[in-house]
Amino acid sequence: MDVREGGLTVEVPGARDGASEGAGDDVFYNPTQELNRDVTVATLRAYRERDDRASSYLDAMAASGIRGVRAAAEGFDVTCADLDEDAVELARENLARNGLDGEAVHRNANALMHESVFDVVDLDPFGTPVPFADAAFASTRDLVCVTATDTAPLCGAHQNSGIRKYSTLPQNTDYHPEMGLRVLLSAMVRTAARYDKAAVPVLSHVTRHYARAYLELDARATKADELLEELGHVYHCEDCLERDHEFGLIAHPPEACPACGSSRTLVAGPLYLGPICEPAFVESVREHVTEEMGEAKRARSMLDTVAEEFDRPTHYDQHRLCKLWNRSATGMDEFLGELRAAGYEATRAHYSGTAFKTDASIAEMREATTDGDG
Ligand SMILES: C[S@@+](CC[C@H](N)C(=O)[O-])C[C@H]1O[C@@H](n2cnc3c(N)ncnc32)[C@H](O)[C@@H]1O
Repeated sequence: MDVREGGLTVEVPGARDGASEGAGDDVFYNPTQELNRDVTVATLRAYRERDDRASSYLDAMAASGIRGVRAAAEGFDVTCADLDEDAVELARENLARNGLDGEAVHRNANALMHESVFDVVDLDPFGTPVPFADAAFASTRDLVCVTATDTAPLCGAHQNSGIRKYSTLPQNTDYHPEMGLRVLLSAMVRTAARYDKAAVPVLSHVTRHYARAYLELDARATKADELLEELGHVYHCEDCLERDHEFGLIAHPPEACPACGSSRTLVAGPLYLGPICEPAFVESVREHVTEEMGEAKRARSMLDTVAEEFDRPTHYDQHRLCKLWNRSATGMDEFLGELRAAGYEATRAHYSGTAFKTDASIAEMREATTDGDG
């Protein structure tokens, strides 16, 4: 079946609901990842403005080649790789039918990345990208784009799996999408550091059931060291939901929660606690979202929120807090306005419609805001 995305037409395996998640012999295609791909194209455009030398792009797990085709249409010198021969053939046909240059190769992405160097590498695997991260950071010059769909291990819901995959301790909290993102970024920053490179997140987001990060590489060991200083731990009170964080590789959990005295404190880390994006770059990505993109509206809205998000390692959920306080929720604008009027920083966070960031403590938030029932 043909699908149109970003003004291009590609053939993908036809399935009843339009998705073919690699089941059976079908080549993988997931229409719900269109937002991810639209943001990727806008990021490639913005990145090219920042670094006009970036020209080669590896779609390392290409499936139908839809990402590679879209990157080729932006003028990138594209290689689509996949382990599945049918996928490679489909990617080759999709490049050709759009009149685009580029090659499709039947290769294990790890072997290919060990042999060749690319300016931009895009990892879009089933589940975790960790098995591909070493080769990607070793072989990429400028930008590594990475998707992770294994949200349960990342956010601590499947904690042992998260520890095994990401070599860090995730915890299942009320800010689980951000926990997942910061576990992923921690693992990516530490992996790049093995090659004396800093992998600086210039844009990251969590949407639906995946985390996505764009990491700009700086091949100076001193920069890798500086980025490692952004790793640290989050301490989370299971009773009052108060949380604290501390930079550094050694954890110093408090004996009792300073806010409520509970001893039920979870420690998560080492997590990446630094900025998840470069706001000016995200604004530039937003400017490069264009009307032919099917998810333009959602992409702009998400990017606006990411760019404006107050830089703190964890977010809160208004509904969760109101439940804790036995209160009715108010509109988000009203709630955030009350926090700001009381002198605190407060912004929405892109993780959900009721997610927000602030520098107020939970007790301060309770004091500064009103019950929705008046
Ligand atoms: C999630 S799909 C990729 C989806 C695609 N990027 C898109 O946007 O529609 C993952 C793909 O990775 C391929 N794959 C799995 N292991 C691989 C490996 N070691 N090297 C290259 N491709 C691999 C699978 O055959 C599958 O086509």
